[in-house]
Amino acid sequence: MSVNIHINSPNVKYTDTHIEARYSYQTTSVHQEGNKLTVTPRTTEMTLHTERHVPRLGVMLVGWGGNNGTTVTAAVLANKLGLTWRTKDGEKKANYYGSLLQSSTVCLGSNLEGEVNVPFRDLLPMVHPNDIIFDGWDISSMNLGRAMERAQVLDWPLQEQLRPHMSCLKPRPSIYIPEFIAENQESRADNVLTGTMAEQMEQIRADIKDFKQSSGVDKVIVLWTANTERFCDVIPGVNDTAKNLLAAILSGAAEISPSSLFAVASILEGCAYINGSPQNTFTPGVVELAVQRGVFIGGDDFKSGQTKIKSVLVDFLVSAGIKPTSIVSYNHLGNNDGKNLSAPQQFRSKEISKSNVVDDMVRSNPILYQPGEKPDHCVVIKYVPYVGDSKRAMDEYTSEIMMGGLNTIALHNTCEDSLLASPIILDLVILTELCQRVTVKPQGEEDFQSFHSVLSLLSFLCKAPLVPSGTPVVNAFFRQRACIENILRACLGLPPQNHMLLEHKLQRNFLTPHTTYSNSDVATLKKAVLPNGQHISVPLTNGRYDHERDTACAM
Ligand SMILES: NC(=O)c1ccc[n+]([C@@H]2O[C@H](COP(=O)([O-])OP(=O)(O)OC[C@H]3O[C@@H](n4cnc5c(N)ncnc54)[C@H](O)[C@@H]3O)[C@@H](O)[C@H]2O)c1
Ligand SMILES: O=P([O-])([O-])O[C@@H]1[C@@H](O)[C@H](O)[C@@H](O)[C@H](O)[C@@H]1O
Repeated sequence: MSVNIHINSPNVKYTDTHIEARYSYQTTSVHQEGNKLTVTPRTTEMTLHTERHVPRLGVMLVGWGGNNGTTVTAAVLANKLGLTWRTKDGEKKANYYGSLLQSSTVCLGSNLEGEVNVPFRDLLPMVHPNDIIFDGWDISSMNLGRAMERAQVLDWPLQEQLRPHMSCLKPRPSIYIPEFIAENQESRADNVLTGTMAEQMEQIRADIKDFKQSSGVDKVIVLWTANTERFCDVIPGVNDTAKNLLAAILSGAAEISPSSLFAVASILEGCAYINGSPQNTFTPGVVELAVQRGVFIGGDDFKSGQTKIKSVLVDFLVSAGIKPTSIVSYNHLGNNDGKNLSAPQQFRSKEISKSNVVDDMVRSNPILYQPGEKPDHCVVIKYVPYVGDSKRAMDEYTSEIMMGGLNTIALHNTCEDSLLASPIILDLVILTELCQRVTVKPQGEEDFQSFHSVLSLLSFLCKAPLVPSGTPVVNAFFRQRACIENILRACLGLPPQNHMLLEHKLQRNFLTPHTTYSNSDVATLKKAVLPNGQHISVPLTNGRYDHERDTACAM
């Protein structure tokens, strides 16, 4: 189901190359003196331009031979080929469930029958996942056909159909610095680059150029879905500024991780770089380099399952005036990610990204929480080889309710971790590519500007959202989703979705004057029967709804 949206507004112009939208951005500033708050609504007129041409997109995955890398590649191929396969539960068909853009909808507005909900992806011109070309690197030389089998994620009958298409895909040799990932990963590392740190980083740049040239794609986005690294220290003179970082790479300084080297290579090639893992790839030097070069970076750590639910459940509890006081999140899994996370330093990276997700919601309610007060929050991850990619997550949320009452919610959640992460990888790269085609000119400014290099719009898809320095971190699921929806609506000159439905809450249902009904609308209206059994008489003048006559009728 796809729809073709045309905005009927004097504020929106379609040229051959752009959608040009005039938009009134409304905010509210609050000045506090003691317990007196002075609230001032503000409107900033702005123009948003969105390029209409959708480019051919290449995505280079670091860790391409892993569970996520093979699964997302297989899923795109299966959808592109329209594959179906038999299982004990019957026939299955390739789909993109779990993707915000491909499998969720937004309410565009309403017609006579009510709300009109359209696929998220139809709001603006954007890359279709079927058209993405994949390439990438892995420290394991296994081709993607065998790596898909090693991952044990997809049904065998599907793997058999995909294997001819996957076996010809071979990960490029990668940068491997053993101390950054678990020692238990060493047995996989038979596909690694040699040479100095600078030579290896230059090889990654050469790989990106080679892929772009050989595949014919218009643009490349690089995404890290390799193993979780330990955090690296931020060292003045090494990775604290862009200049120091580039010099440190030339000198082969320690404390520069493979993921940071990939980020630098991508940025120098003008390619957006996204971090799907929890480590601090984006040291201040990497961020500064991205800003200097006007290249997007985003992350950290795909928000796929247990944490995604947490960002909904805690938002529900706190927004309902209920006080979570203890959150325990346990999970075990048996894939290679779980094996890598069984090492303390790698687990610590994941524990950090999984633990900070409630902070914004807790801070939003000083009725429930004193300054600095937080729920007890415990994260446990265990490696149990037998369960493979099928992660078992068990959560217990204990909350205080009225008059000393307690409420305990226990959850059990089993799913293939990689089938949760794969659609998120697609949303990350497609949203990033779309944002590369959007520019904004606030009133009073001469030039259009793009989004900040730190693409915080991706927060919805990440456990530990990377945001521009000094800006708020939002983890609450529906606020993050609304942010994406309303920015895309702004590119169409449409107001934010406010869910007020005021037209249905007053004594008389008002409709904006000059509503033009199509013949089918009028036919629908005439068929409609009121509660008193009468038909609606629609006052039309020249086929257009006549508000004035209708008001007269209602008197
Ligand atoms: N639901 C999820 O699967 C999920 C959710 C959030 C985050 N993540 C993160 O995504 C990453 C990948 O998860 P996965 O399940 O695919 O793990 P995986 O272990 O199956 O895949 C990781 C791949 O990276 C490769 N690798 C390791 N170091 C590398 C390097 N320096 N260069 C290139 N390749 C390298 C490994 O050989 C392996 O093939 C992990 O960091 C994980 O924490 C996964
Ligand atoms: O996204 P989420 O389900 O909260 O977190 C997941 C963890 O629970 C899991 O142990 C880990 O292997 C995955 O990489 C992912 O990070």
